Order: sequence, then C-alpha cells, then structure tokens
Amino acid sequence: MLQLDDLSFAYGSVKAVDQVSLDVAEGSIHGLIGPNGAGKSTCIDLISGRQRPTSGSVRFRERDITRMAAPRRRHLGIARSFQRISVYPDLTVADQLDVAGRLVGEQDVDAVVAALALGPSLPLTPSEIGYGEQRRVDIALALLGAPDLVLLDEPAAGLSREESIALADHLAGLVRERGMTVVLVEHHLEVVYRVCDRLTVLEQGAVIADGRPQEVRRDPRVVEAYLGRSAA
Ligand SMILES: Nc1ncnc2c1ncn2[C@@H]1O[C@H](COP(=O)(O)OP(=O)(O)OP(=O)(O)O)[C@@H](O)[C@H]1O
Repeated sequence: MLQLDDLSFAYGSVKAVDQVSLDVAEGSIHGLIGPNGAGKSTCIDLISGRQRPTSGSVRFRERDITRMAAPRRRHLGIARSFQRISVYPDLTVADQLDVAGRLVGEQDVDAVVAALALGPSLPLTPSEIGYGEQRRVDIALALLGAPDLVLLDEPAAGLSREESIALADHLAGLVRERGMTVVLVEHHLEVVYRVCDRLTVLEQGAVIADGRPQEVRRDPRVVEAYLGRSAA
C-alpha cells in the first residue's frame, strides 16, 4: 500500500534519513523502531508531507506522492497523530471530536469514542483530563474519517506500562475493525511486539533490519544497535 524507495533527507549535514526503502502492506500495523535520532519521526514527516525528501520516492497505492502537499495526502487517506490536542483548549473533548469529525466526514464518532474508551472524557476540556486520556484523544483525532493509512508517532509516549498496553489493545482492535493500515513509531517494545505485524529498524537514518517481529528481535545487528538493553 505504501512504498518508500531509496528515500533520503538531510538537515544540513545530518543525514536524518539515508536511502530508506520499505513496503507497508495493506491492513498491517507496521512498526518503525530504532534508537533516539534514528530518523523515525523524519520518515513520518516524509510520508505525511510535512517534509520533502532530498532524493527517493514515496508511493501510496501505486501513486507517486513524493511532492504532494500534506493536505492533499490527508484527502487521499493518509492521517497522522500530532501529539497535541489543545488546539482549542476551551472546547470539550466531545466538541473537539465533533468539529474534527465534520471536517473529515466521519459518520460514526461514537465508534471511535467507544474503541478508545473516551466516554468519560467527553464533557471535559483537555486540561481536565489525564495524560493517558489526552493521548487517546490525539489518536482519536487521527482516526476520524477512517483514513486508509494512519501514522502514529509515539502514541504511548509518557504513559505507564499498563496504560501503554491498554492503549495498544484499543488501537489494534479499532484498526482491525475498520480495516486501516498503521505505521507506528514507538519506543515501548512490549507494545511494538504486541501489536505489530512487521517491523523496520532504523539506525542513523538507514534500515538495518526488516521483517516479522520475532525475526527482527533476534537479529544480531538489531540486538547490538538497539534492543540489547531490553531484549534479554
Ligand atoms: N529540526 C531539525 N533540525 C536539525 N536536525 C534535526 C531536526 N530534527 C531532527 N534532526 C536530526 O535528524 C536525525 C533524525 O531525527 P528524528 O527525530 O527523525 O529521529 P527519531 O528516530 O524520530 O528520534 P527520537 O526517537 O529521539 O524521536 C537526528 O540526528 C536529529 O538530531
């Protein structure tokens, strides 16, 4: 469904993404992992259209979208989470979802609310809900309109282990139910192994491993580069 082909991007002399090629299969949850500074967020920016690559291409459903502006990509069905929900700090969660849902033609906001267990948060404003709920609202906003491809950049950042696992399960259930495809950047490896069908591992901008989670976690390069600390 999504192909990155020899994709590169540099911030000045820093090669943030270095000839990355990967293939995201329709209906899968595809994890993008790697140590800090490996280039994961920059990849998400290149897929969502926030940045343009210096070379290489991005194809979505066989269409070259490398130079396409971000709003057009959203229209095509590529959505991303933003890690912030306080764009309208005075609006309740219900109103935020309602406004955003109308913009993208969501027919069933209730289903997203139920899947992410946001019912109790609906009458409250962002400052009145906990961090875990805020993260779930952020994800709900990305999922509205049933985009075909959802890019999630560290949805479990700052959450406890229990909260991360609960979030991952909610997310996986909703994604499967709606037939969406996900690219998931995530540091919590337990979450990654729990929900991802496939993993691509980046180190210093380059792909060092790609495959099923059980294969990747045993790959010596991955263990050495990144997982050694927590793979045991
Ligand atoms: N705005 C920027 N200006 C200059 N260099 C940047 C900028 N953003 C990222 N970089 C550099 O690009 C490289 C890749 O960063 P990126 O944020 O994509 O990595 P990451 O894998 O998402 O890291 P993390 O897990 O820490 O979020 C790093 O060396 C980083 O320092």
